[in-house]
Amino acid sequence: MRQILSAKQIRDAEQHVFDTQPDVDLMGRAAAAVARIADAVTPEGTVLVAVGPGYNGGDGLFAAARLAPHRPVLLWLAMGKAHEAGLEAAVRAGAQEVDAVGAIGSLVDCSLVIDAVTGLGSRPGLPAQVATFAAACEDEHVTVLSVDLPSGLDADAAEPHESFRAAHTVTFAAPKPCHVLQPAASRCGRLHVVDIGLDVEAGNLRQAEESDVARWWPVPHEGSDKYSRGVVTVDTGSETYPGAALLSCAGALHAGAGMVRYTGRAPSGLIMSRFPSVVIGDGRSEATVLGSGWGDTDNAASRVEWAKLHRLPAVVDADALYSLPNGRLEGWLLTPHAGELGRILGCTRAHVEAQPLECAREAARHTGASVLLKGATQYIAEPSGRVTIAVAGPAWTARAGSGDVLAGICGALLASGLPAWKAGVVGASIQAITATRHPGPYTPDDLSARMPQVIAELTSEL
Ligand SMILES: NC(=O)C1=CN([C@@H]2O[C@H](COP(=O)(O)OP(=O)(O)OC[C@H]3O[C@@H](n4cnc5c(N)ncnc54)[C@H](O)[C@@H]3O)[C@@H](O)[C@H]2O)[C@@H](O)CC1
Ligand SMILES: [K+]
Repeated sequence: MRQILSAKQIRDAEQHVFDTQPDVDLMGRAAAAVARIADAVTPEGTVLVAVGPGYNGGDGLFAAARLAPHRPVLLWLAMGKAHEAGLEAAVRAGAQEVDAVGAIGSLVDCSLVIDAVTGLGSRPGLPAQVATFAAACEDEHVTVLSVDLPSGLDADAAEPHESFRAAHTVTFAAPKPCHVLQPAASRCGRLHVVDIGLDVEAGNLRQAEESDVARWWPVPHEGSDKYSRGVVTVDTGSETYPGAALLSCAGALHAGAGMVRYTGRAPSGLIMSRFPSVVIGDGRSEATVLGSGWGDTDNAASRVEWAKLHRLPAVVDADALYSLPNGRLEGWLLTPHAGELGRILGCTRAHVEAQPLECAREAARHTGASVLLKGATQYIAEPSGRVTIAVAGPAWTARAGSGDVLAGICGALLASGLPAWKAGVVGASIQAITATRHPGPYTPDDLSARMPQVIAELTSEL
């Protein structure tokens, strides 16, 4: 699990080092890492360093001082001012200063631009002259290595603002929200996280990794039977949308449910013709999946209430999200996309997309359920306020039906005994990992059929 830290958490950790180990040269360590990665990304050719007025610029200048002895280095002081000791070191090592016109003019001959304009102290957006330079880097297709974060981003936020578009970003101690939240993350390129000796504490935002999914996967053991592995009751689909029933059953079966019972309104013959192991009708079960493909139904509230009365942990998807029963929904997992979450919270989809963490947290706090907010980045918020980001996957899964499969996967995991937040994290992650290992326009049911092989590979890698 990777901790994602806010700018404040990093600054506090830095301050702790300054207070307790005043001799430690954090900037020297950061600059050494920047120079090493610059050489690894482009081993030769001219490096142009765009330098801002603060410590981020200082990192760039001390990196320039390390690079200048073995390759041409140009410096552009993008805002006039620069870290004095850093500038002195870079110039002493042979770096040449250029002005704004010279910086843009030299781009055709540069193999790398190091963006050291602003970092943690960045106010969103760029001054006009820097924005022009950042756009010129994109037009000339110059490789950009950003120090800490692409200048112009807000370290703690998902918005892309006006910012550099980096091919590589080197950051220190831990990723910040802008490195993992879309669309800002797409401006960071490949992320290199470098340990510079900061002691950072776990916060309430983290990102799951493949190894977590492997570790948490409910692998059956010799004493397992269909009941101990978990029976999931699937109440999805309708006469209008029978496909949703097939998709959520596919998700539950391919995620390894001990048994799938189907109680929805889609024709049972259709379910049986595709999945003969599904049992039609009600009975003992450990979890339920509700809502995918219900469409407009006049009994949504009573079908959701049924799960509450039976104390059955539920995955609540799609139309069922608008019929949540009163009271705390402990152990439940809600799986809205941004539009659905907006409707639940009484705000717009755009607001949810701009503030995904806050909105997912608010819904979890308000309902007592865990909330899996689906989208390009998938967030699982717990009522405590802790948010885990699922393993990221390719955009191939962004198509109709993926959510129905995901609800089924999460239902199987919930039935196996995973707590709701973990079922959400593992479910969203396994779908992403499968899509990464099988890239291409697979239909959601085809992709779900490839999941068992990926689960076997993952869990055997332990
Ligand atoms: N404190 C330390 O010793 C360390 C700091 N580190 C580096 O220091 C950075 C943080 O340094 P700072 O706190 O000096 O902050 P920054 O260097 O990110 O930027 C601060 C300066 O940029 C200006 N600025 C910010 N956004 C602007 C905008 N949109 N338009 C115009 N001017 C803008 C501010 O007014 C301020 O003068 C980190 O990102 C990291 O790169 C690393 O060297 C590790 C150690
Ligand atoms: K930067």
